[in-house]
Amino acid sequence: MNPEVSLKDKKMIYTVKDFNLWYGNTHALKNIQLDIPTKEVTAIIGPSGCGKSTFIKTLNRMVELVPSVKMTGSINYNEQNIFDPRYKVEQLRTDVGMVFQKPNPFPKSIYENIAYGPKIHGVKDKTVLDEVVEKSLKGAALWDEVKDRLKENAFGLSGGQQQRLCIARSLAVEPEVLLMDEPTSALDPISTSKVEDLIQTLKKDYSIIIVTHNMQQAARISDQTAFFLNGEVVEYDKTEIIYSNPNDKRTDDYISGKFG
Ligand SMILES: Nc1ncnc2c1ncn2[C@@H]1O[C@H](COP(=O)(O)OP(=O)(O)OP(=O)(O)O)[C@@H](O)[C@H]1O
Repeated sequence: MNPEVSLKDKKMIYTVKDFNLWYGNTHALKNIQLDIPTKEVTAIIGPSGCGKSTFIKTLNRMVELVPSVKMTGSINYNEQNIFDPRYKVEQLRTDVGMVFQKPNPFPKSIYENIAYGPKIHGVKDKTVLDEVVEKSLKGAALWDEVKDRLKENAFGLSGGQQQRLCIARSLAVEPEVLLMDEPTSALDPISTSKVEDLIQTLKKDYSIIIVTHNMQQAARISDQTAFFLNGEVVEYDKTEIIYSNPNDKRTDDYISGKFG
């Protein structure tokens, strides 16, 4: 990141304004204002239940699958309000990939896990599919480990490999954004470090928003960090500021492990 450019002067992929979300009577997100820069890593941190997952599931409108959800305010993605009735949610879900806490490959071969998305989008040509599979697996730093076993079931991979397979599966439909909800919390330290290295490589081409409970991880890999507490954004700034000189005492207390 160029330290000369302040957060507000960057090109934004998302602009969140006056955003509120309720599950029934639970006010889960309160008056969120957050601008998320393009092609950088933005970390969302905060204690359990503060709204981190809800927030990232809002960015691809997945949260609406919960029937009791009500929302107010706006979220612009590439300057278009994703809640506009004319907005095409299918396109949003193609542009914005998601990787979950636990690797969730399909019960299919490694190859089919990757080819599935492009096939649904109408790609039939075997040569093209082969290329997409290779490119996506290379993009997720998994190709060398699996290139000789593409026909084998994905469940035969280690947990860390399965998570990189899920990242490759997201890449196969050419997204712009990757939402990651605690992507390494089920992984051992070596796999975690591989996924963290991968995130650093991927941010050249993708905007990445990552929820993490691991504060060292946010400090290592993110350009900016938002600290959520009780559904509010307490503080949002460049990661080095959040970790070295936060403005709000609650951020300081959380970072220094006094609660959470
Ligand atoms: N499907 C749901 N129905 C009702 N309430 C929900 C639902 N999902 C989340 N909530 C509530 O919304 C609030 C925020 O939850 P959320 O899962 O977004 O927090 P979180 O910060 O991601 O927590 P964690 O770190 O434990 O995953 C909590 O009070 C939670 O109980």
